[in-house]
Amino acid sequence: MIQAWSADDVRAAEEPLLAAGVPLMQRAAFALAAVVRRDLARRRAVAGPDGELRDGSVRGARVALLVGAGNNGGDALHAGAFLARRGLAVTAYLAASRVHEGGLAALDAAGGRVVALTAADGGAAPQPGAARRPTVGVTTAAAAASGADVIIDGLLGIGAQGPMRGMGGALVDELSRILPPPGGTGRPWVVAVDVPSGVGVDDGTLPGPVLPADRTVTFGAAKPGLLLPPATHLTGAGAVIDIGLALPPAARTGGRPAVVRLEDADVAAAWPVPGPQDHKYTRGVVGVVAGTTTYPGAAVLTAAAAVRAGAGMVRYQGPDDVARAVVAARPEVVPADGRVQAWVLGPGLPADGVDDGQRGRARAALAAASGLLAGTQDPVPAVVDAGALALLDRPCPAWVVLTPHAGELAALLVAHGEDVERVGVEAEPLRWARRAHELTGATVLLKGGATVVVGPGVTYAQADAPGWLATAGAGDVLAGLLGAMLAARSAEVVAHPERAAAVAAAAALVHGRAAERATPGGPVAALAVADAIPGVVAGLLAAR
Ligand SMILES: NC(=O)C1=CN([C@@H]2O[C@H](COP(=O)(O)OP(=O)(O)OC[C@H]3O[C@@H](n4cnc5c(N)ncnc54)[C@H](O)[C@@H]3O)[C@@H](O)[C@H]2O)[C@@H](O)CC1
Ligand SMILES: Nc1ncnc2c1ncn2[C@@H]1O[C@H](COP(=O)(O)OP(=O)(O)O)[C@@H](O)[C@H]1O
Ligand SMILES: [K+]
Repeated sequence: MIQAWSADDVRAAEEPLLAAGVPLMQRAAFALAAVVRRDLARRRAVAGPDGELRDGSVRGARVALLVGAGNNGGDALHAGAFLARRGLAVTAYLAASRVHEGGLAALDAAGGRVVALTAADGGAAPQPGAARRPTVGVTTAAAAASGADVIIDGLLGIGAQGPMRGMGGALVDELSRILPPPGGTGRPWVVAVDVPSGVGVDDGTLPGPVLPADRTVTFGAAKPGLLLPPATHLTGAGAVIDIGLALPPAARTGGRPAVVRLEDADVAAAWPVPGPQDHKYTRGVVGVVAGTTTYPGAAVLTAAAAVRAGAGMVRYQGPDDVARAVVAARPEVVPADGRVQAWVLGPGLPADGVDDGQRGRARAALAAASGLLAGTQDPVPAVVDAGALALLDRPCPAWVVLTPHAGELAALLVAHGEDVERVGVEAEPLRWARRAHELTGATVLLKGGATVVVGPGVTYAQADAPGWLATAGAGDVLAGLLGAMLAARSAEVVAHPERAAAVAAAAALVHGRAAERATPGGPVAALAVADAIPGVVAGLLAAR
């Protein structure tokens, strides 16, 4: 599991070490330089006589340091000094009139080149540090940096406030315009120091210009913005450097990480493996209210995913025609009422219009799941998706999991009095998923290129899926998969509702892995994603 700690928590953890004179910046910069050298050597790998690839030489490689006003720039300067001593050609572009003095002195002593950025070539020189420096206009600097082998982005770290301003912002704007995208040919390797400069460190927003990184080297612990969309898509490969911070720090956030990302091992460890005492009812029965005669496919996909995810039994409720289609596709499904350990409500149910009685069935199931029908049935977890999201007219327990995409979340929020559109949700997914959790009480799984899950006191962010998963019906598969996972842990999740979020995050991971497994490297159909679930689960279990 990757735990991300807020900027405040990281600062709180740094304080006692800095007060004790621990050289945190030296540690950070040395590790940063080591990662840069290793990445470069691998990019310059050459085949040996035996045909094996060997790391190439990094001597003479050109390094462009983008240096901002704070300690993030200090990290970059010190790393640049290490690299210059190893024979790399280092040029620092100073984006502020004052930069970290120790770092600047170290780079000077190591023989690095230092220039100050101005708006245009020939501009008036600012006074960076003590010495007067040659100047270069932003456009010229960007052109020069784009020809380097490595760009080290040390413009802003956890001290960033709002959109990146000044020379740094102008430089990043220009670089974003002229650099090929990550993975493109002719692009220097871009290494972000701590975070890609200018991202919302605690919320993953993109308030202004940000240079997409090929690698982010972060210190002490991951930061929330590295895991959360939309910023998570700009971080490239990761590397968390241990600089000796003791996290969790003093209980500012209750000793909890701000955001967690589950990894394969976490999901494998929690996956219920049936033993000799188990039978279909202990494994969990999933009740599905999905599909209408207009949208029968959603019912098939939801039920198929629940079967594939190992539900003990799947019961289907809906119009006869749809039930026939479901049973034809998955003969394991029982088209009859009965007790269930988790519900999946709403896939293929339109928000309004003809519903073949499905809205009434979903409403009744939601009330039962929430524990509002006292004496009839114990409460059980429920997945509320698509058209069933419009049925939320009272507070829910957190064992009810909403699975909207951004458009559906915006509609839900508007129905609860907020003024937001789809693009607003996409720009600030954490904020709006949190708001929906506050307003409804439910656990909220917000779908998208990365998935954010918010439950009571916990936030998860998963980015496990290839873009090919963005296809109609993929959400129905997630709903069925999550339903089966909740059914398997029904009593536990009702007793500890905050755990619903971890189950939802695990479902997002398995869903993403299933898409990865199902895609031939090209388009993938939703049913193929459902069919890939058993192989993914087997792979996870084999590795534990
Ligand atoms: N405290 C330490 O000794 C350590 C700090 N570390 C590094 O230091 C970073 C944090 O350093 P700082 O607190 O100095 O913060 P930053 O390096 O993020 O810089 C903050 C400064 O940038 C300017 N600034 C803020 N927002 C801006 C904006 N939107 N546009 C333009 N300029 C803006 C302000 O002058 C502010 O003082 C970390 O991210 C990490 O890279 C590491 O070296 C580990 C040790
Ligand atoms: N760009 C993307 N990359 C990876 N996964 C994506 C992307 N866009 C969407 N997804 C995932 O695909 C699924 C789409 O679900 P949804 O929008 O509900 O479609 P539908 O309602 O047609 O089933 C979600 O699980 C979502 O997280
Ligand atoms: K940075």
